[in-house]
Amino acid sequence: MSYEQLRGIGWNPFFEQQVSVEESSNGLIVRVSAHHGSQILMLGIDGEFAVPVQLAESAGEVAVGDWLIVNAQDHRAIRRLDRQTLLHRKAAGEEVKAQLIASNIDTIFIVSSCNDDFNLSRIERYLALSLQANINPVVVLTKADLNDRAAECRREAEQLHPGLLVEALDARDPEQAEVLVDWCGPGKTVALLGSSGVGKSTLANALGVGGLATAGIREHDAKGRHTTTARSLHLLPSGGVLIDNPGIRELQLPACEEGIADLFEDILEVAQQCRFRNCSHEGDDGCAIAAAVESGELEQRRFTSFMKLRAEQARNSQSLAERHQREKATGKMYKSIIAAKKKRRGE
Ligand SMILES: Nc1nc2c(ncn2[C@@H]2O[C@H](COP(=O)(O)OP(=O)(O)OP(=O)(O)O)[C@@H](O)[C@H]2O)c(=O)[nH]1
Ligand SMILES: [Zn+2]
Repeated sequence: MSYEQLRGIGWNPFFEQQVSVEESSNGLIVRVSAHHGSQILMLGIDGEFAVPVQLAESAGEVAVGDWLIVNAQDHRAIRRLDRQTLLHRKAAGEEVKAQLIASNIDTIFIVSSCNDDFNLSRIERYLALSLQANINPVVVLTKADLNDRAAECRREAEQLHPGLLVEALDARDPEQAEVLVDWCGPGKTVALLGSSGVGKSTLANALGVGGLATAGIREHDAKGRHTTTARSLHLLPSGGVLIDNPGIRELQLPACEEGIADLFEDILEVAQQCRFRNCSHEGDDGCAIAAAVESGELEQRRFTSFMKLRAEQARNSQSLAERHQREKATGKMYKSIIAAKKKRRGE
């Protein structure tokens, strides 16, 4: 098998130096392109195939983006190559086991539109996340065509991190997306992070990925039905690979703790008058919010919306809290790195 061909699915010297001649001539080298619980998709130079999870994980848990050496006959995993990078999060609940999201991503495009929802602290959160995972961040400001503030947004974003690369563009225009092509060549793997609606799918299309959500291979399931299995790993015409899956999209949780506090400041103020500090505002004795709704001081619709958002927030809070903590730590590390750099430069 030729390593040169593997470069088209993200292979690089970091992986090559891990494999012996004997290993590569006896086994197949493949990349995990989707994880569907019971089935794992593997991509090799001869195409993509599905393998039952028990076989695929016989050498340990796998993540989308992993490189495996598998048995050429039954595709049983013999060994997983060391990962260059890994995105993971701790699973919610009691479980301490980390949830693997994707591995071996070289560059994260932090996508933000430079119109109304241009938000430096959100970009900063993604930046911290990328740096933490040792992945190269590049900020892509979309919708530059809709805003004459694009240049200004770009300058502001550039200031978030020394040497940070920021591109502003119309994501619908493949020609403009060519500024990103350096990160998307053979041997390279990229991912898109950003809130809903900023233009990630649009950008993926401009980079040459057709029908993000629908790409996949057709196969027969156990009952003989045709199913289409979505893959998370997409080949780019520029020679690189784009990883996109729900796990990565879920990393896009908007910062809502502060948002809710901002949005519902009036309600939170009334809540301070509730008799019990831990009032659930759901029929508790002495609930000031119930009283305010009753008297018409507080609109029922707003109250319902507040409760809904708050419940949603609570469901996410564990992972958010953890992330905040991690990001804080990264921020600190990041500050001390900058301070050290400044010191060296004598600033
Ligand atoms: N004018 C203009 N419109 C854009 C640009 N980028 C995206 N859009 C539009 O913005 C809308 C949302 O873009 P999507 O690509 O679906 O956003 P997304 O980030 O993939 O959103 P999710 O799938 O919800 O995560 C679409 O109608 C796009 O056509 C841009 O650079 N300029
Ligand atoms: Zn109350």
